[in-house]
Parts: sequence; C-alpha cells; structure tokens
Amino acid sequence: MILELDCGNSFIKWRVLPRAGTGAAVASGVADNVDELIAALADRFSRQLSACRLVSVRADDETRLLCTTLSERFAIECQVARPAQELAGVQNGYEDYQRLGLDRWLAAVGAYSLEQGACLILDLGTAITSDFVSADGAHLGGFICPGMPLMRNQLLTHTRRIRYDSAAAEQAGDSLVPGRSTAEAVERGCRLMLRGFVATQLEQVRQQCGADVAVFLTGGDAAMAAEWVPAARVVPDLVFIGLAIACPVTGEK
Ligand SMILES: Nc1ncnc2c1ncn2[C@@H]1O[C@H](COP(=O)(O)OP(=O)(O)O)[C@@H](O)[C@H]1O
Ligand SMILES: CC(C)(COP(=O)(O)O)[C@@H](O)C(=O)NCCC(=O)O
Ligand SMILES: [K+]
Repeated sequence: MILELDCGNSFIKWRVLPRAGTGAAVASGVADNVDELIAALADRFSRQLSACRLVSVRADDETRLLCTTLSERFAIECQVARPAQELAGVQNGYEDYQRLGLDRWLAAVGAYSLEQGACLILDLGTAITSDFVSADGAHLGGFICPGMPLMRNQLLTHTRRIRYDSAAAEQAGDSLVPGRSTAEAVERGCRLMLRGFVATQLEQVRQQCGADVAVFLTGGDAAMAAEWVPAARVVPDLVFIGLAIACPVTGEK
C-alpha cells in the first residue's frame, strides 16, 4: 500500500492507497505532528506499506527528518515532490518556479488535470492561496493572504482583551450579522474579510480567463468558502491528485 502525505504549516494530512497507487483510500487522517502520524499508522499499517510519496511546504530539514523517520519505522522509500517548470500541461508562472509553494503547484496541476480548462484554485489552510490557470494551462500567478487560524491568532496575540474559547468560536456560527460578543465580532469579521477576498478572486479570474472558469476549493476551511461560491467544486484531496501526477509509483515491493 502507498502512503501519501501533505505536510502543511499546521497539519500533516495523510492517506493510504491500495498498492497500485490509485483507487479509493483505505484510510486517511489529519495529524498534528510526526509522532501522531506514526501512532495512527503503526497499528494498522506497520508492515503493509510499500512506498511513500509526499509534498511538504515545511523547512527542508524538517522534511528530511520526516522522510528518515518514516523510512526507518516502516522500511519504505519516500518520494518527495519537487518544483517543476512544467507538469501535465501546466506551466509554472512564477519568475523563479522553485519559489512557488509546492502545495499550490500540485493543487493547480490536480485541478487542471480534472478540468482541462481554465481554473481558479483556492486553498484555505494556515494561509489562503489563490492560483489562476488559463485554458491552455498557463499558471498566471496568484495571491497569498492569512487564513482563518492566522487572522484569529493575530488578534489574540496583539490585543489584551480579545479572548474567547473554541466553543464560543463555534457558536459564533455561520451568521454574518454584526456580532454582539467578542467571539461573534471576531469570527464574523474574519469571515467577511475572507468572503470579500473570494469575491474579488472570482471577479479577477473571470476578467482574465473568461466567465466559465472552474473554481476549486480545498484546504481545511474550504467548506466555509463553498457557501459563497455555490458552483465551486470542493475537492479535499486536490493536492493529493497533483501529488500522484508528480510522483507516480514506480515498481512494487
Ligand atoms: N478536521 C480538521 N482538522 C484540522 N483542521 C481543520 C479540520 N476541519 C477544518 N479545519 C480547519 O482547517 C485549518 C487548517 O487547514 P489545513 O488545510 O490543514 O492547513 P495547512 O495545510 O496549512 O496545514 C484549521 O485551522 C481549521 O480552521
Ligand atoms: C503559501 C503557503 C505558506 C501556504 O501554506 P499552507 O497554508 O498550505 O500551510 C505555502 O504554499 C508556501 O510556503 N509557499 C511558498 C511561497 C509562495 O508560494 O510564493
Ligand atoms: K493553503
């Protein structure tokens, strides 16, 4: 079986695929750190894994350590996604293609492989990223802004009286009417900023790529944005779809 990892700034998303590297996942999860990942895998998959492919936006040292740890623990090779100027019909649009976040790159490649047409990809994680891909596969660049967790934390760490717990955050709910508590005011304020960002992305991408651009949403907070873009496709495994293209499984153990 094949282990797939998407190492973001907050979480390690993982899943295990059948041996061919295609088909439905046998198991999946979200881990806070490497120890938690290993604990989740050790019970069920201590001997069954034959390979690992991964994408990481973490520091090179941290990624190398993760690979070594997994190789030793599960006796597998880790194939790590690398930057590329072109992949599966998508041309990297950055001045220095190596600087484009690999999660963004793989999500763009994944989206274009599904759509074969113009795409807007919004990845709502620690940061929110937006990437434009034209109908002929040119990555036109994109935008980066803070995601919900960063917006909340900045307010919490840079003020003295913005304090509320996660239960209050949850209760602040989906409503966007003016808040009558700190939790409501902050949660709804940040959501409104996000909604404005998403609306602007839609406007701009339609100007650049035409009205029938396909919108893809991924990342931990994708569901929130889905409310504002009913036509969008929520594809939680978009980065993994790109990862399979970047790192095809070769040979079997
Ligand atoms: N089941 C979940 N586990 C963790 N985070 C979740 C979950 N569902 C939604 N989230 C939200 O997703 C955010 C992290 O998104 P994610 O795409 O995993 O980030 P990153 O790729 O930067 O690690 C969290 O801050 C949280 O708001
Ligand atoms: C923008 C990101 C921090 C997003 O990371 P994430 O929110 O998925 O953890 C990541 O894609 C990254 O480190 N990019 C490098 C800078 C760039 O893309 O220009
Ligand atoms: K992101």
